[in-house]
Amino acid sequence: MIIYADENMPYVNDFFADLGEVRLVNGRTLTSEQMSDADVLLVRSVTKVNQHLLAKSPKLKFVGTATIGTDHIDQAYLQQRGIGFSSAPGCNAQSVVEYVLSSIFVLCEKYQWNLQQKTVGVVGVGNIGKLLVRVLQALSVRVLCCDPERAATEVDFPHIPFEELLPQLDIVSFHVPLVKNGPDATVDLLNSRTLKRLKPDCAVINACRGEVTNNEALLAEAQSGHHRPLVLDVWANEPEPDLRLIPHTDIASAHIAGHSIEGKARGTEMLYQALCQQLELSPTKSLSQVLPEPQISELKINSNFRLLDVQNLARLLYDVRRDDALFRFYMMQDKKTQGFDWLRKSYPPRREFSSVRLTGQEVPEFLTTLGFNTQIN
Ligand SMILES: NC(=O)C1=CN([C@@H]2O[C@H](COP(=O)(O)OP(=O)(O)OC[C@H]3O[C@@H](n4cnc5c(N)ncnc54)[C@H](O)[C@@H]3O)[C@@H](O)[C@H]2O)C=CC1
Ligand SMILES: O=C(O)C(=O)[C@H](O)COP(=O)(O)O
Repeated sequence: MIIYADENMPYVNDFFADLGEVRLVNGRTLTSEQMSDADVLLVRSVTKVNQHLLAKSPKLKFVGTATIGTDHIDQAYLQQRGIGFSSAPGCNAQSVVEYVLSSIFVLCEKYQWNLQQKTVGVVGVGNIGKLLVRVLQALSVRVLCCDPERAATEVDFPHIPFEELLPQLDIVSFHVPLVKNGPDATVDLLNSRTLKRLKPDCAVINACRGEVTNNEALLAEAQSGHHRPLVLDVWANEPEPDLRLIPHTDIASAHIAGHSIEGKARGTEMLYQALCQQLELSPTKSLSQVLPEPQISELKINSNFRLLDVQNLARLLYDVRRDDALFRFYMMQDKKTQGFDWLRKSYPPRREFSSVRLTGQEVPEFLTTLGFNTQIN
């Protein structure tokens, strides 16, 4: 079996080498000619999987994307060809939540906000949004939700329609899939009109897909002299974002919110499990066999630990300013050699909160909700 896999898919050999010959490829530039003998194709979000790419691969029987988002996959075409498909729902949800949380902490420090007095709007309350709501509520933050699809099926879901929600917020964070058509389309959800419904100093965070927050509208607002706190991990026209927007952002990064070691490894593992299922094989590999020992694995929490100390603890594991600094430095230089895709490919290791065990006689419950491993002793 010939398995073509994106070269940026960690642990792909550990998981797949026993199932076939693994060939690593650049997912951005992959062509139909390159993969004509493929039985399996494993991609990330940068590969457009459609008739054009797959037309010359008659043997192909499985496509997997080690991502949550599936907007780059023509699933109807796969179905028509009888090609099995799997994505990796939720694989990097915790990683995205840690990115958003770190960004919110940076904004609070920069603008001297008291987070507990702010209202955060979460737009799209699926795997990521749900986790973010839980984490923010554990930190005693007021959260309002917008998710029309959930509202349509869950009677108790506390949905606030998007346009009604916007004026009530101090921070809005987007966690919707990229949907181009239909009544709940998400392209340009935040546009020049809806942007005006936000309070002038309401922060905008986008760590879902660049097209959800219209980049031209954000730029036009900023160029008109209005500074709005802005966190962008995703951009229109990746990997060539509009560089004019960067100076107007508080945090800018190269679509890496989900790039924790655990998040990426979980994606690979989920595809391995899905392919094993299609091949009717029992999986023999698991995440715990491949994850490296974290640099910090245990910390003691004392009884005087308070909610306000969470920021310092979280920063020990991940500070988004690291990624912002890398992005600003390299995107503003010769982007032909060290641009967007290089930043993603050479992403420095980052561990999730779960990699650290917090011990103590009384470890506050909110630390478990945040995702830390806790142990009372
Ligand atoms: N920056 C990054 O590195 C990453 C970005 N993502 C992006 O985040 C998106 C969300 O991820 P998950 O929460 O795991 O997806 P999910 O599918 O679990 O949840 C998405 C939620 O959005 C809701 N939704 C759909 N249309 C909506 C609309 N018009 N308004 C409000 N809500 C709407 C859905 O009902 C669903 O509950 C992914 O589709 C992906 O594009 C995901 C992982 C990493
Ligand atoms: O899971 C998703 O959806 C994402 O956007 C990924 O976290 C980031 O995409 P790739 O690293 O797979 O390009």
